[in-house]
Amino acid sequence: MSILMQGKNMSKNINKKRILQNLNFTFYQQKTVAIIGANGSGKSTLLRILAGITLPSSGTIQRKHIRIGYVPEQFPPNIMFTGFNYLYHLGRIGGLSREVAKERVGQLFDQFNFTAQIEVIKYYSKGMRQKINIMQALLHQPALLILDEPLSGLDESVQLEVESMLYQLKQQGLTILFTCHDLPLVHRLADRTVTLQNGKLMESVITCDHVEESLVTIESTLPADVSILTQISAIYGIDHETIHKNKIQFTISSRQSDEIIALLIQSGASIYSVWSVQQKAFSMYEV
Ligand SMILES: Nc1ncnc2c1ncn2[C@@H]1O[C@H](COP(=O)(O)OP(=O)(O)OP(=O)(O)O)[C@@H](O)[C@H]1O
Repeated sequence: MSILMQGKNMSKNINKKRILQNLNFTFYQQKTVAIIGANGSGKSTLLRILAGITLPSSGTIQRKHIRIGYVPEQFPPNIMFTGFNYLYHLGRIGGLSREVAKERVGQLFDQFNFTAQIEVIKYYSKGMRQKINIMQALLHQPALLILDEPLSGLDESVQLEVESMLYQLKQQGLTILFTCHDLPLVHRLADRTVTLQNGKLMESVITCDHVEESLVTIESTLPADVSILTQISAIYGIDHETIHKNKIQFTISSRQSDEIIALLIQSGASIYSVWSVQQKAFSMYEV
């Protein structure tokens, strides 16, 4: 699993107020990470730093040289271009030839099931504007897509459409970072969830009244490459338990079990047993 971005002791002050405080994080390629937290906890500020739009006040952030697409929470409301022309011109400004820009916008329209409109964006519905917002971020085929509250203010049918598009993009191997207040969505889409609280970043496991979660316990030998244990802890926010010298155990969400078993085997561990733990819930987290 290759590292995409790493932050060390990263802080951000705005108007002398500390918004983010000594954050340390590692994000991996082809993983979908949800950043959750209360209103005003600094999620958008963090996303803007990750997208390279603003700089941290102190600390470092290292990222691979990749294209990043950014979907802001607020899309400009008064754009007087049609969706097609808007994306076409953004493509041209970004260096695409006329033909390639036209073709790329056509591809995105197909992918998003979007029919070209005569009206300008200003008169689009919120759902249509949000589709244009996401398409502009995908125009230059980024390796990382960052979305700030992608479902906010959309009606349920558009939410479902956007969620299914994000799911397809994830399946195609795109790395996705997003903020969201909708915990069931976070649960369905994210491989990993981190919480911003009091300016600090913490790993978390999502549960809520709407989400049925089952747990699985995996017992294995100690892997030959023990560094995988630190990686699993960083990615999934769980630590192993040592049963005895050469036997370890993880209790994790069932939807993560395949990935963790694969990682353990690749790192030279043998799996002794896997069993499900019924009727047990993760600790509640309230946004
Ligand atoms: N340009 C700015 N000027 C002054 N304060 C700002 C600015 N941008 C952000 N802040 C402050 O920083 C804090 C974090 O804001 P941010 O928008 O990052 O939080 P958030 O977690 O995304 O909130 P929400 O969930 O409401 O979108 C807030 O207290 C906000 O008022």
